[in-house]
Amino acid sequence: MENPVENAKRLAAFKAVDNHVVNGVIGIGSGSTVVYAVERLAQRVREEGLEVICVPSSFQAKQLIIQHGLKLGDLEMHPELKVTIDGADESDLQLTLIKGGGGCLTQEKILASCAEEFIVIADYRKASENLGEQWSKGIPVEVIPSAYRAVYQKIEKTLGGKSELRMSGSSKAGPVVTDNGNFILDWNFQTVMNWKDVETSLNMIPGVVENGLFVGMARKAYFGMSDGSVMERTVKANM
Ligand SMILES: O=C(CO)[C@H](O)[C@H](O)COP(=O)(O)O
Repeated sequence: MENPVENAKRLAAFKAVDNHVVNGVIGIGSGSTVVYAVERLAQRVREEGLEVICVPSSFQAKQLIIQHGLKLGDLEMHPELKVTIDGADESDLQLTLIKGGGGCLTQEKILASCAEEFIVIADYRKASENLGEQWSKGIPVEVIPSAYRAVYQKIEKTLGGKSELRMSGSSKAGPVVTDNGNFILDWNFQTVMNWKDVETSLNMIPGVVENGLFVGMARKAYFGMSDGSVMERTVKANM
């Protein structure tokens, strides 16, 4: 594979699937890195007889599972997952994540919370010391459509920074609509903050469905590097 970023995604995804997936129910995140994780899962099912049921975090993930001929499940049938594997937009040294670049943050956080182990896979561009070093698009906040303006103002008043309503781009006029039928605000924070407090504050604003800060959820991340290696970051659980 020629492209160093795609190669890095693939390396991280393959290593995570090899190290963490055993027979059982697996949460499948969303985004371009997860595509490689599903590819590797399907390979292991074919070659090793691995038995997995895959619970998707999005329409995209569901399509991937179906296209690869993997068994599809849902949280209603399987509310407890062995492991969830997902990408990230940025990770700091404590594995505090910004997620939701693909707009699937709410289901992704649910799947992460239901898993015994939440494993992050990403390329080298996502590994930071502090949030905001690499990812400049802000923290995604999924909002009830009728409340977007009110939420926007409250975030600015309480936490500072600026928010933007995420727009669809050229293929559709108007805002991005999530798989849950909601809008997304991208909140550009001004400085490094206590992310657990920020995560809670955002979710306390009426109209907010969920936000893309994942604090204290991931214990292990795999970052594919440009030289073909995989950098691992591990954090201990808070007692
Ligand atoms: O949070 C996400 C989607 O909501 C993705 O995991 C995140 O955007 C990373 O995507 P990619 O693997 O394409 O870099």
